[in-house]
Amino acid sequence: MNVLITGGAGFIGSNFVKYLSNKYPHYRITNLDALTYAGNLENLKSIDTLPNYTFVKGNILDSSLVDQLCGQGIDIVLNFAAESHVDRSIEDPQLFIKTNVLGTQVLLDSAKKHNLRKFVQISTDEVYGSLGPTGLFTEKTPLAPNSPYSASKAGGDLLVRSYHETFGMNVNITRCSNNYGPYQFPEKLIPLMILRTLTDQPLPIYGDGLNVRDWLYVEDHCSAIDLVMHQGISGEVYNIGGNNEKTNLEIVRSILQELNKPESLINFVQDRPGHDRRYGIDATKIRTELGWKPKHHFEAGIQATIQWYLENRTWWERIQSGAYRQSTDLQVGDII
Ligand SMILES: Cc1cn([C@H]2C[C@H](O)[C@@H](COP(=O)(O)OP(=O)(O)O[C@H]3O[C@H](C)C(=O)[C@H](O)[C@H]3O)O2)c(=O)[nH]c1=O
Repeated sequence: MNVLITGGAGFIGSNFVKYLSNKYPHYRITNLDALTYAGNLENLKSIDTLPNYTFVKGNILDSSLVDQLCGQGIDIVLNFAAESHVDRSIEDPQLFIKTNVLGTQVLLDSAKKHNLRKFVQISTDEVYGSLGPTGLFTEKTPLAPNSPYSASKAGGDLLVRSYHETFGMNVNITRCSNNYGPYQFPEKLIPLMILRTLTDQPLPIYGDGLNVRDWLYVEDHCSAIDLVMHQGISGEVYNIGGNNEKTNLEIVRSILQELNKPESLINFVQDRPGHDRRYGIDATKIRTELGWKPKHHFEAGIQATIQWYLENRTWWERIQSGAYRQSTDLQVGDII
């Protein structure tokens, strides 16, 4: 199997590249990543010398590069590449449209041209919008995105669907709830709060802190994608979620407790515009049809995550200082 993974230097992508290369050492993996602020080769150090693994620096919007890669015997594309931070999408929506919509279209066109066996779009539950106090998102929930980020992901998903309906392409879309775990960029709630707690900085909680997210340990997301890429039925969407809903306040309190720090660090700040109140995933379809089951309970997962950030403080320091990036000094199209 010859796999092209886009965005494989980011948080979920890099965890998945390592998961796949450990589980299927005979697969050939090409990782195409633009190395924006959120992607870093530091995340892949443990596998970067493996003979079946190749890194290519480049953007999914670069159609000639994408075409060159897809033309080299790729069987399957997994599209993890995305601008993913809601707050940034409020500042700069266009960047999100370019990467998440146009970038997806570039990949789809190339996959179609080279008649690839499969295309898997890694998406998000945010495309469904926001829930009230009850109910869950199923695969049949209408798309109702509320932020430029989620609208751009919904746009990408609809393009993927259209290439299945129009051109008969073998596609799957996965929609996962909030992930946490090692290597997550500290702009997202959990790593941001861990690192700020460790340095006794105030913890900014938007609004009343009662917004609810359904948290899943990143490795469980990887195992779900593994099943979908191998067994997903063409044209199907699969929701992925841990059935583990927590308010943001609960999350922050559990981090404070774990690190023995006072609640006085909590700092309520102005709410995020368009802030979705609650996400909750119904993952019955992937559980019953593909036999997926998450392995990590939240309590163990959050402890492992905090431990990882404690032991890898220098990971963040090196990324912030740009040390690792400068030492690699890659140009677009460079292959290592
Ligand atoms: C960064 C930050 C966040 N928050 C709140 C806002 C949300 O209610 C919650 C999680 O925020 P975060 O930005 O980490 O994640 P979401 O906006 O839920 O979106 C995330 O999960 C989905 C599935 C994706 O698809 C996104 O790519 C991913 O970023 O914490 C705060 O209260 N303070 C903060 O400083």
